[in-house]
Amino acid sequence: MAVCTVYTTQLNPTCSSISTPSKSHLGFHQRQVVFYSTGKRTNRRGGNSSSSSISTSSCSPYVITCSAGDSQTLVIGLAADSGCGKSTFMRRLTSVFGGAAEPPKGGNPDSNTLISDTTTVICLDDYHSLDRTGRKEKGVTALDPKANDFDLMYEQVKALKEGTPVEKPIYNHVSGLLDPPELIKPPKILVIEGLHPMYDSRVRDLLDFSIYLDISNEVKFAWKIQRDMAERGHSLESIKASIEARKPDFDAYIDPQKQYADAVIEVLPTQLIPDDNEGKVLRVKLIMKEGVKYFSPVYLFDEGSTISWIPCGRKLTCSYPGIKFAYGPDSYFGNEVSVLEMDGQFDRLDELIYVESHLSNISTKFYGEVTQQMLKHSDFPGSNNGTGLFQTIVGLKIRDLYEQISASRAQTPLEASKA
Ligand SMILES: Nc1ncnc2c1ncn2[C@@H]1O[C@H](COP(=O)(O)OP(=O)(O)OP(=O)(O)O)[C@@H](O)[C@H]1O
Ligand SMILES: O=C(CO)[C@H](O)[C@H](O)COP(=O)(O)O
Repeated sequence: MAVCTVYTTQLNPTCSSISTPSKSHLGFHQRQVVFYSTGKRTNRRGGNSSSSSISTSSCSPYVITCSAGDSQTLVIGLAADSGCGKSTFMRRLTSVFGGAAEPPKGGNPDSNTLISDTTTVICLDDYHSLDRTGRKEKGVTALDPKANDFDLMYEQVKALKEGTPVEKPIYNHVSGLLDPPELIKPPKILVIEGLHPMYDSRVRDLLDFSIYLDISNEVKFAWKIQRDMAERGHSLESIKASIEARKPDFDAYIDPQKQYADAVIEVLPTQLIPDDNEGKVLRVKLIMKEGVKYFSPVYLFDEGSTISWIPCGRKLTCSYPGIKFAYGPDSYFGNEVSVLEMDGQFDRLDELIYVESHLSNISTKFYGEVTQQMLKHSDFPGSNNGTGLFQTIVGLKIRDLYEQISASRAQTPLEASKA
């Protein structure tokens, strides 16, 4: 995208405000302009240029530099099957940035989009090219790439990343129809969540960071039963049938995306209870790729060592079956990774601070921030186990990534101007 940066060491007293180039000059396209003036910086949408360097004649000494290919919108991909905790994760992530996430104001009440001050979360179901009837007629599931418009997904995610608003379609989960589109403006952080954020290589290449929620079949089944039977009145048989019907396409198109993820949260049955089939106590792994720019994997006690830790005792209350942590290096789809694992569940969330104090690289802004976030959302599913803990930590890592990238973008043109 064209980011236009105006530099000055001193605000020119003859200018009542910073003068911007005319819209026609810059080819008005809702692009971002970053202004630097006497230490203040403001972001504005409203100008764009393909030129590399222009001086404003009316208000020297401002120098405007527009760099194509630079970007202000950070794009995060979150992949998982339906009912695997994406919405819960999104609520934890937006909470880290502060402010509530809400559907677009005055828009379609069935919109899948969530907007907060910093973040816009769009659901990739909106790129279904076939509605419910269309899929039925063609005999394809929503997981099949044939039921999704990847060209449009790519064009729109690219446009948003480059600072251009888009008219995104809406897939209505209530009616099963494609509704009229909604306007999405470029946010600071765009999260694309759904079945296929890493499926199409063009979309994948737009991602600054990617996450895959890998819920094992046993756990997925337990969660589906809990939600669809208890909350939606589905029968056990129909839940089983729906999982079975989706499985071949899940294995073919969704699951392989985990090889591309920068972080994977893998949810497995516990190993603390022999032959457990209840799926209530969970063993959760946070698999973090090494060598990802602006992302330093979390570690327990000592970076790079292999650690096994049972924190139960004086400082952490644990009832049966207890809690076990593990950490160490590993390989995942041929990539070097660090893996942090937690098996079991917390009895008292306030005591999580004890565990937090033994974790490093968690990108907190103050001591106890992970515990504070977990306590704040103790009613969210997974708050007493590794799913909530690792989702919260990944949320903090994304904030850190955003801040590092923003800082590096703000610094680069300044350094260039000094050279
Ligand atoms: N960490 C968790 N621990 C236990 N249950 C969970 C957890 N995360 C999600 N669930 C269960 O799964 C259900 C779906 O969660 P959520 O709405 O976050 O998933 P989703 O991927 O956004 O679903 P969908 O795509 O169907 O909207 C929850 O209602 C809850 O029953
Ligand atoms: O896998 C899904 C992603 O959420 C949905 O099943 C898919 O979007 C189809 O929707 P519907 O259930 O409305 O037919």
